[in-house]
Parts: sequence; structure tokens; C-alpha cells
Amino acid sequence: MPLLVMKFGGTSVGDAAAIRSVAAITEAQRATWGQVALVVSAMSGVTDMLIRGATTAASGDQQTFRAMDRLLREKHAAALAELVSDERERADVSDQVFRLIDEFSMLCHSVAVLGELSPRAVDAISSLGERMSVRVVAAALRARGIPAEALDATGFVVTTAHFGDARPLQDVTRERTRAQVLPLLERGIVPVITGFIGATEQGVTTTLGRGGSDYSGAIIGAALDADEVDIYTDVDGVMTTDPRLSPDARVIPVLSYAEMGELAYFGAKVLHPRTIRPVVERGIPLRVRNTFNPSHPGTLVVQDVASNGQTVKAVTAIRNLSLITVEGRGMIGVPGVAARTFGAVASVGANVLMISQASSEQSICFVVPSNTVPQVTYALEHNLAMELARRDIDRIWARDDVAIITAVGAGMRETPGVAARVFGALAESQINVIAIAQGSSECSISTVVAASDCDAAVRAVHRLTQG
Ligand SMILES: Nc1ncnc2c1ncn2[C@@H]1O[C@H](COP(=O)(O)OP(=O)(O)O)[C@@H](O)[C@H]1O
Ligand SMILES: N[C@@H](CC(=O)OP(=O)(O)O)C(=O)O
Repeated sequence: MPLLVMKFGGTSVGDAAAIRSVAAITEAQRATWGQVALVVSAMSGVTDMLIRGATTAASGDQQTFRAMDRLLREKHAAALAELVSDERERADVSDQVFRLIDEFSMLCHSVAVLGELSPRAVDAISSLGERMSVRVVAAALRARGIPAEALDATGFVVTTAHFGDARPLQDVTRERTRAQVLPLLERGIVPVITGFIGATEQGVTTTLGRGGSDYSGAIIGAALDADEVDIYTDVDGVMTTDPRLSPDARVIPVLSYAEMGELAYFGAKVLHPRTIRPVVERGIPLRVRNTFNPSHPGTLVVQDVASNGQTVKAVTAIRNLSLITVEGRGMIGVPGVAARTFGAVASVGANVLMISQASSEQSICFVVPSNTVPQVTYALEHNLAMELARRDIDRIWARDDVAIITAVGAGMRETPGVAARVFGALAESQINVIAIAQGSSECSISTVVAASDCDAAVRAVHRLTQG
């Protein structure tokens, strides 16, 4: 029987009204597809509250997490009161949710006493939001007459121990997910699975990174050999730019995996950047749709897309970045400088978002998140101490307050002059381009601009998507 995996984001389960839409969509899609499985995020704002409780506790504050405890109880109880009329069922589910909130307060209390918050403890605490929401959503489905069961992915999404940024171990995850989920599907039960979380082989809870429920949807969809994975969110699909930045943003009907990958990597918050990989590997179509406008077909993401002659399909922006430059005449022809430069960056775990090397080989520049600049420059000065002493490298410096603007579209590969159009559009709006790079997939062009030019740059490049 065909299987659809649907992931619902935080806003899609943000309150009782949203969860009712989820239940209605589930009922309709179950009738169409035969089998559906849900992957669900925490109710909107909940993960932030959990993390805030944990971090304030680490500095000895015993008040904030108690305030969060109360808010969490109110939020989940209010949803359950509206969604579940059967009193016994409601009492049972709120009991389960409240026990998770007790766990939150106990963990925060320990953090406050110890005065220390390890990455492992952050994951234990931030994973609780999804463990609460799946219980509420499954109860709402049952209240509508749909057989449903809440499942914690810690039982089958097996990951590395990189707390806060864990990666799934593919084979064991596939085996355990199938063993736990397929029997439910065969019995006509809708599994409602936690997004965002997993566990190590030893059973220690991990998370896949903020926004990681999309990734969970793709991991679980791939493990179950789903026929399609739908990501339900609060906009009609993937748009030509962030609709919060530009009211002219339009929904893109079809994108290739490569285009979607570039968009997500370069800041389109609508999809977690790692989501594409599990579905590409199995050729599973992905769709981005709106929980609050379910009749809209959304954006379909597939392997190949016929070119529509429109080379720039979408534009994204990433802020809070710094451009680091390593420069010196003595770098010319010296082997290994680039390797040691990036080795230094990697050694402090900083994420290099873009690299641009001047053809003269007199400088290397790359972009990192601004909050990693102190560690990165320290590591560079340490790793390149010899070149600095010999004056082969003159300086290592950071320019703060920059943004990356990326134009995405597969047509760039075969269309000459796209880069010229992008730079022309920026120049027309008097925007100074600080650095450039072309994506290795050849379906994106990235430019670095001053943060103060970011919005204007997005609008300028967005005009190129008009046709
Ligand atoms: N290119 C884009 N297309 C659509 N939405 C975008 C884009 N870039 C940024 N967004 C933002 O992503 C949001 C959806 O992502 P997110 O808030 O993580 O949703 P969810 O809670 O459903 O996971 C939208 O509300 C929109 O503001
Ligand atoms: N709840 C997690 C995971 C997630 O993906 O949430 P959302 O789907 O609401 O972006 C977070 O806030 O990071």
C-alpha cells in the first residue's frame, strides 16, 4: 500500500486550532494514500522555552525554569482541553505530558545545583518538547476517530554522539525504524513520531540540530521507503525569497533536489539543510505544503526539473557573518597554506559557509558565523605562526557585519551571463560586492555584502526571478 510520510512543524502544531487542521489533513491523506506516518515538531516556542530554562539554570537562576514549567503546563493543557473531550483519555495524556515537564524541572534543578550545562544535558532537556507534542497530536487524532500511537524516535533513530548536531547511523536506523513502525502501519494505526531527536547506540538522547525535524521526516521517510515525504509548514511552499523579507515572494511549483539543497544550505529557513540527502539517495519526491491552506499543491522537489528558461529561481540571505582574510605576498606558490588555514578553522569546529580565493593567490577569504571569529582567528594565528613570523603572511583579519546573498537556479549552468545579471542588479542598487563564489553544483552564485545592504541586495536579486 502506498505510504506518505508527513512532517508537521512547530507552527502546524502550535495550538488546538492548528492541531485540528493536522488531524483533518491526516484523515484526508490517509483516505488517499492508504498509509500515513506523521513526524512532529514541538509546539511552537516550546524548544526555545526548554533551552532558556536550561541555560538560565546553568547560571544559578532557579526562577526562570519554574516559570517555563508553568507556561509549558498551561500550553499543553489548553490544547488537550480543546482537542480531547473524553475525560479519562485527557487525564491519561496530560499525566504523560506533565511527567515530561516534571523531568524538565528536575533536570534544570540539577543543572542549577551543579552550575554546569553539558551538551548532553541540553539535548536531554530540549528533546522533551517533541516527546510532549506527539502525545497531544496522537490523542487529537484518536479523538477524531483515527487510530494513532505516539512514538519516541529515541527507540529507533540511532545517531552519533554529536550532541546538538547528531547524524543518523543509516543501516541500524533503517532496520529499527522498519521493525517498530511497519507493524503499526500494517494494523492501520497512524504512527506519530517525534522529530528532532534520536539516541546513541547506548540509548543516550541526542538532537539533530535546531530545525532538525525536517531532517527526521526525511530520515524516517527513507527508512520506510515512503512514496513521498511532505513537509507541512506555515507558508504555501518554497518561495522565490523569504516572504518575511519581500511581500512579492511567489511559490515555486517545482525544484530539483540540487536547487533545494542550495537554497536550504544558504539560509532558506523553510527546510533544514540536511533534509535533502536521505530522500535523494532513494529518489523519494519531497513536497513542501501549508497546513493552513491544504488545498494548495505546494512545492514539489524531485531529481530533474525541465528548465523554464528562468535562470534565477530564488534568492536567500544569511546574516550575522564575518569575512576572514588571510593575506600576504609570500603566500604565492607556497604549498599547504590553504590546507593549514582550513585545518585551523576545522580544529575549532567553525562552519565555513563560503570560500573565495583571489586568483593572484595573495589572499584567501572565507565566511564564518560571527560568533566563531575569536576562536577562528586564534587558531589561524597559532597554525600559521611560522608564515606570520617570516612575513609570508602579512595579516589575518576579520570584517564583521557581512551577509551572504545567494541566487539559485539550475539554468545558470547553461546560460551565459547570469553572474553578470546578478552583479548588474546589485550595482544598479548601489550595492558593493565584497566577495563572490559560485557553488560547485553550478546552480548557485553567492555574493558577500555588508549586513546593512542585505535587504536591498535580496530585493535587487529577487527582481531577476520575475522572468
Ligand atoms: N524561500 C523561502 N520560502 C518559504 N519560506 C521561507 C523561505 N525562506 C524563509 N522562509 C521562512 O520559513 C518559515 C518556515 O520555516 P519554519 O519556521 O522552520 O517552519 P516550521 O515550524 O513549520 O518548521 C516560513 O514561515 C518563512 O518565513
Ligand atoms: N523543535 C525543534 C525542531 C524543529 O524542527 O522545529 P520546527 O519544525 O518548528 O522548525 C526546534 O525548534 O529546533
